[in-house]
Amino acid sequence: MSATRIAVLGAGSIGAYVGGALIAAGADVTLIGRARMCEQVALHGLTISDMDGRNSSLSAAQVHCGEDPAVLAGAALVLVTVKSADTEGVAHLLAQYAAPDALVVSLQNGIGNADVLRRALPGRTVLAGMVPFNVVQLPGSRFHRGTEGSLMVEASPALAPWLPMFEVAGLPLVQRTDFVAVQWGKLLMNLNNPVNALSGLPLKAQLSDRDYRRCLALLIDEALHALAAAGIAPAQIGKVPPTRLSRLMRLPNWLFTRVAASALRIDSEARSSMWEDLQAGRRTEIDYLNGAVVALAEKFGLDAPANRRIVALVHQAQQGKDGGIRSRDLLAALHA
Ligand SMILES: NC(=O)C1=CN([C@@H]2O[C@H](COP(=O)(O)OP(=O)(O)OC[C@H]3O[C@@H](n4cnc5c(N)ncnc54)[C@H](OP(=O)(O)O)[C@@H]3O)[C@@H](O)[C@H]2O)C=CC1
Ligand SMILES: CC(C)(CO)C(=O)C(=O)O
Repeated sequence: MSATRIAVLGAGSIGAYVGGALIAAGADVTLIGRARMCEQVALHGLTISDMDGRNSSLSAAQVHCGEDPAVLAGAALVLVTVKSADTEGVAHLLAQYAAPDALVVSLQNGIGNADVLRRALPGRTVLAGMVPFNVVQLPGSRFHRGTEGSLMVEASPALAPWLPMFEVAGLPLVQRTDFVAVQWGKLLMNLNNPVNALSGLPLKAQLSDRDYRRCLALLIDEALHALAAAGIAPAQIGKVPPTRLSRLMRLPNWLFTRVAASALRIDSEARSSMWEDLQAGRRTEIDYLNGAVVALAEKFGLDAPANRRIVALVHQAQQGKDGGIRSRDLLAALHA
């Protein structure tokens, strides 16, 4: 397979994991990231690991990492892996530097990122993608995938040349024609991001607590209500159909552990990307996730009070207030 130049725009958890897997598969990849990230790579190389025993170590010499967006000019494929608030900014970089015929794929959460890119890049091929699995950044430049699932991308003939490389990298691209449904299906899973971030716990420990799961169930029910009003049927992303998610979350612990053992394989190290943002003192994606549910509900004359309240709680936590909320207190706050 001939090497082809791929740029990963936003080398963080997802960018380093996907980029690293592609490099390990023989692809010619450049990571575009912050100086602190590239310094770590220069020091330790890059290690990609997963819950199924994958452990690929790349030396610093194997990983091209830099801050200069001008390298976009040589890329035939650009994977956008910045957080949602940075999409507008990288869209301008793409307009300035990327080749007009480069394929741009957004591997981001939320429902509007590909549209932001499309607006800034008229006439270019921009596809929405979806990453179902979790990646956590660990010391020593190690990026660990802690949950399961396949990458999904909007179906397009432009993907054909890239499919074999992603297959070899262990990240087969599943093409979908129902991408709005896919994005909302993923967003239902992301409604747990603020619950996880505010709990301060790893995902597995947080989901083992019934009151945190009840919080998530409230958030999901409101989202399903708004989606029904909008006539959107969210796609099933994991092993549980969207309509059964909140019932599953409300089960008592003894039953949840049994049912979820097969439905939710989660590594004990896995945490949500929003937890990483709060820890790093960065702006979170709350407005693009639970905030999108509030906006959709309002558009159809509905209210989504639990989502509205958790958006406010995360805004407070971003100011350094109210980290580590106990499950009982969070449930009471969402019911208030
Ligand atoms: N982490 C996860 O497990 C998952 C994440 N996702 C989604 O994937 C997307 C990426 O998330 P994640 O990988 O966690 O994000 P990260 O914050 O780990 O990585 C993004 C990186 O891009 C950097 N960046 C921002 N703007 C630029 C720029 N102009 N040039 C170079 N680098 C830039 C950021 O730097 P800085 O911090 O300085 O802004 C950051 O280091 C999000 O939409 C997220 O919701 C989806 C599934 C799982
Ligand atoms: C995979 C998942 C749902 C993990 O919480 C995620 O998308 C995130 O952390 O942003």
